[in-house]
Amino acid sequence: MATLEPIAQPGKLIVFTGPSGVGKGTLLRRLLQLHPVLYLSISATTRQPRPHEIHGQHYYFVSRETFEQMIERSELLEWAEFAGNYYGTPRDPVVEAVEQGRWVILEIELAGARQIRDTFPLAQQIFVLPPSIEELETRIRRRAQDSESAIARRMARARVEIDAADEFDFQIVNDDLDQAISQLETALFVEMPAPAEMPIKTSLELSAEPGD
Ligand SMILES: Nc1nc2c(ncn2[C@@H]2O[C@H](COP(=O)(O)OP(=O)(O)O)[C@@H](O)[C@H]2O)c(=O)[nH]1
Ligand SMILES: Nc1ncnc2c1ncn2[C@@H]1O[C@H](COP(=O)(O)OP(=O)(O)O)[C@@H](O)[C@H]1O
Repeated sequence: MATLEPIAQPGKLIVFTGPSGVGKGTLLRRLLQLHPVLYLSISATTRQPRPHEIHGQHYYFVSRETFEQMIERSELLEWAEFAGNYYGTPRDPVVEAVEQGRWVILEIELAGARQIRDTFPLAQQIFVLPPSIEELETRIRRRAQDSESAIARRMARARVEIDAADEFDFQIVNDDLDQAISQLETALFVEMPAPAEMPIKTSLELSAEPGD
């Protein structure tokens, strides 16, 4: 009896962006529990860990010197400065997960999303909106993880990010959590365009070529 090789599913790259405090982490935790095909990329950051955050699980917490070395060595798929810290996506784990046919989610801010839009036009881009600016500030304060100055910087940046929401393929309003999850599932599993002619892996490899 010939063994049937599983048909390798093409991997996908999905960008998931939204202002600080909108509920990205909450939505993704729920989504990953529901859909094991999804793989959440673990970023590197120079931000200090929050009390519950674990190195290698929530982020790779690194020094600015280490982060700048990662940039020099082209180890990052994209990176940006946000509210006074570096954030970036390590390239190799993403390439490996895409090659395994996983749907790789990059939870990244606007500047990173724009870089990915340039280098991987096939990536699906989703923006999470708050019901209102007031509710956003309520949530970030209720989370009680950021200093007053951090909240002020993040709220200022939020207005710039929200103004750019229309650049994204999908906009999800995270008001009722269950409804937002359902909208996300529709965006990911129902409305995702068929993979175009260039396999995502090729574009990931192409992006690793040294700049001109
Ligand atoms: N460009 C980029 N942004 C990232 C990356 N990892 C996280 N971010 C974004 O950086 C911003 C700040 O993240 P964080 O400090 O965890 O705050 P939070 O959004 O309030 O949870 C958020 O918009 C994240 O989506 C990354 O690897 N690259
Ligand atoms: N739909 C929602 N309604 C009310 N509060 C929410 C909702 N989604 C998330 N929250 C709360 O808002 C705060 C910020 O959520 P979080 O997932 O940390 O946001 P982000 O990852 O985008 O910074 C948390 O306290 C979370 O429990």
